[in-house]
Amino acid sequence: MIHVEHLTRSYGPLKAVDDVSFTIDDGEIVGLLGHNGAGKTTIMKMMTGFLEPTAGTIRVGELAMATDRQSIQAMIGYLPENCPVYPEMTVAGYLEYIAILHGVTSDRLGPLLVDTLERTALMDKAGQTIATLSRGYRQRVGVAQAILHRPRIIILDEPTNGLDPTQIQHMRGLISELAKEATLIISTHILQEVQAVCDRVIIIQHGRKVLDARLDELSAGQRLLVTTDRAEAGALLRAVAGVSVVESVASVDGRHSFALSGEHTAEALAPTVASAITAKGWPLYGLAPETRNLEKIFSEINMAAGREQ
Ligand SMILES: Nc1ncnc2c1ncn2[C@@H]1O[C@H](COP(=O)(O)OP(=O)(O)OP(=O)(O)O)[C@@H](O)[C@H]1O
Repeated sequence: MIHVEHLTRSYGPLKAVDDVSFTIDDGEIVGLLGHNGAGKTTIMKMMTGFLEPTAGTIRVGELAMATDRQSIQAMIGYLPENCPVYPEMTVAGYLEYIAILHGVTSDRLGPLLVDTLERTALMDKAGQTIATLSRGYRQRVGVAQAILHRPRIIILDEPTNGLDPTQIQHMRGLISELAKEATLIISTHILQEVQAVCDRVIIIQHGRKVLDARLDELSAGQRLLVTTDRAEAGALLRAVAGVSVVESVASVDGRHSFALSGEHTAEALAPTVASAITAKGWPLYGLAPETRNLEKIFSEINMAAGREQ
C-alpha cells in the first residue's frame, strides 16, 4: 500500500505539485493523467525518492520515504521520462551493470537477466549496442532495467512516448503482464493510454489532483437517456414522478433524445418513464443510463481549467 499525503513541491515561486494526496493498493494499475507540465514527473520523482518534497509525506507499507528511502527504492522499479540509458553499452552489458547496482548476487544474475530479456522480448538484441536500437527497443531496455530486480512497485513515466502504434501495442501488453505481479503507476498525457491499461485514473491539473476514480465507476450510469419520435415528449417526461430535469440532447432523423435526472437513479426511473411513453402509444427507441466516460470528464476538466485562466 502506498500513501501519499499532502504532497507539495515548489520550484522557486512555481508550485509544480500542490497538496496532492492518494492511496494506492497492492496490485492496482494507476494512470497519472495530465497535460504537459501538469506535475506528473515531479510526483513520480518524489515517489521514487529522487526529489525531496517541499511538504507532505510518502509511505510504502510501514516505511516512510523521509527516513527509509533506500529500503523503499529497493522495492521500486522506475522508468524515468525520456528513458535515459547508456547508448555505448550493449543491452546485456547495461542490464548486468544495473543488476550489480541493485546488489543482485552473481548466482542470481544469469537467470534474472535471461528472464528479463525474455519478458521484454529483447533476447535477440542482447548483444547489440543500445545506440543502434530503434526507439521502441530502447524503451524496452528502459523497462527491462526497471523490472530487473523484481520490484513490487513499478513506476513508468510516459512509457509509450514516441513509440509507433505496433510498439505501443507491445508496450501495453508488457504492462499488462507486469501488472500480474506488481503495483503499477504510469504517467501519460494521452487519455487512450489510461483507458487501455489502467484500472484507476488520477487526473493532475496545474499540480493539483482534480479527479481520482476507478474506470469502472466512471462508466457507471448517471442520467437516463430516452429516445422517441416526439419532440413534445420533453413536457411529458418532465411530469413523470421522480424526474426533476429534462434536457433535450439530440434530434436526428425525426428521433428525439432526452437526458433525465432526478431524485432516483437512472435505473430506478426507467420503468416509470417507459410506462409513460408507451401509455401515449409513442415508440420507445432507446432507454439507457448515460455513460460518463473518461473522455468527457477529461474535456470538462480542461474546459473548466481554461475558464480559470
Ligand atoms: N527542475 C525544475 N525547475 C523548475 N521548474 C521545473 C523543474 N522541473 C519541472 N518544472 C516545472 O514544473 C511543472 C511541472 O513539471 P513536470 O515535469 O512535473 O510536469 P509533467 O506533467 O510531467 O509534464 P510533461 O508531461 O511535460 O513531462 C512545469 O511547469 C515545469 O516547467
